Amino acid sequence: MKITDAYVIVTCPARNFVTLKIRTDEGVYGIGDATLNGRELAVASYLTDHVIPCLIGRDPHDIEDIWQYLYKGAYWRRGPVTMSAIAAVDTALWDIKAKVAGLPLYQLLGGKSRNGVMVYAHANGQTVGDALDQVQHYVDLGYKAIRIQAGVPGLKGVYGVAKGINYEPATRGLPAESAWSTEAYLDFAPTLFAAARDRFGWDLHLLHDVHHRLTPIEAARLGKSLEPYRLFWMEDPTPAENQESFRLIRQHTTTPLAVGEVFNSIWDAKDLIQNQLIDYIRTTVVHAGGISHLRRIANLADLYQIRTGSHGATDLSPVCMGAALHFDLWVPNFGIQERMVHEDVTNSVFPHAYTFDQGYMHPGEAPGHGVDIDETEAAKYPYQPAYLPVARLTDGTLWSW
Ligand SMILES: O=C(O)C(=O)C[C@H](O)[C@H](O)CO
Ligand SMILES: [Mg+2]
Repeated sequence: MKITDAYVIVTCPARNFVTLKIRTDEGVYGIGDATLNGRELAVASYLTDHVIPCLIGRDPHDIEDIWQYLYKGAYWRRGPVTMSAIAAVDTALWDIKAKVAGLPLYQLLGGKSRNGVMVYAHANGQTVGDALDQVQHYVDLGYKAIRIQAGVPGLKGVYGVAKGINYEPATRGLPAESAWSTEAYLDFAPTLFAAARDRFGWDLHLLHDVHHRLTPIEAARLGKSLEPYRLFWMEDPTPAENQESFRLIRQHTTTPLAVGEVFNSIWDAKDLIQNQLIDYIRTTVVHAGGISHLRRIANLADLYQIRTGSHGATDLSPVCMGAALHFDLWVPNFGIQERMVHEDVTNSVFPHAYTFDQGYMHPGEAPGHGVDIDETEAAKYPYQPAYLPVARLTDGTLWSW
């Protein structure tokens, strides 16, 4: 079997997505997500100009060799652009292999380890009351786990709080600016979760994303102050370039820690995992080198009883979600999967086999990863430049968004 051609499809049904399609001489094709929010065209070019020429004529079954060729062969290793491009190739090749076998992808990974994949929803609101009303909405839909974000009194445009119904951080035009005050946030956050436990009791997993904004000692304080509300996790409490900094947080709190949505390789997570400084690893199929590399990260994490909790915001396309659900159904040390529901127009471009029922998702039984792209529909939605916001402290200092 040979790869005959491959191309990149950039489309904007509600938001931008980059998809790689690989075709073979036997008529079977595979697709992979290559979306990197706010930097989409860099990955599209990396694939079109540098990767695709190296794929033509290769046997698509040689997934591992092609992965190593693209990783070691570039000489320039790692980084979100490189690893998203490799991920797209890897996902498309697993799709092809599973289609040829006539099996859903999870069967090739080793079969199912559970009946369904627990997912968490996003509840948010400008006020505590609005946020908790959204929690109720997701409880009514059957979700067992819900992330809560709310506006901080006195701050405009806080991360995770939607202007409309669904939260979408990327905006058209140049990056939007939001304000941040750690002092206001640290005083406010525990009151949000006290109110949530008060209203919903204890039979619900609650999650929260700090989105890289605290110093380690501030994160330690937040973790301690959230302990009474028994969070499933506190996510990205501090930027994780310095993996060692999590030791300080860990020394002070038993609130479980989740990190890794911006990581792109096992090396970003190695110290955090081996020193047991986190509880959940959030690396994804699309940004961390595809299924082949995610499997390595999960296997390392398993040695230390660290579980997976993959990123699943709307900027990860349905193709990533489909692949992730196959991975989640198999991976022995599964924890949870994030789910932000895509718009109907997005789903019309990406028909898929995955389903949701009472808080659990299933990848479906279609051969491959079960997600396709309708290229005629995709062509109706041309690329729209958009950026993620930046954050500044109230005195104007640029901060981590
Ligand atoms: O879903 C999350 O946990 C996020 O932090 C979402 C990110 O801000 C988003 O995916 C960035 O593109
Ligand atoms: Mg996050």
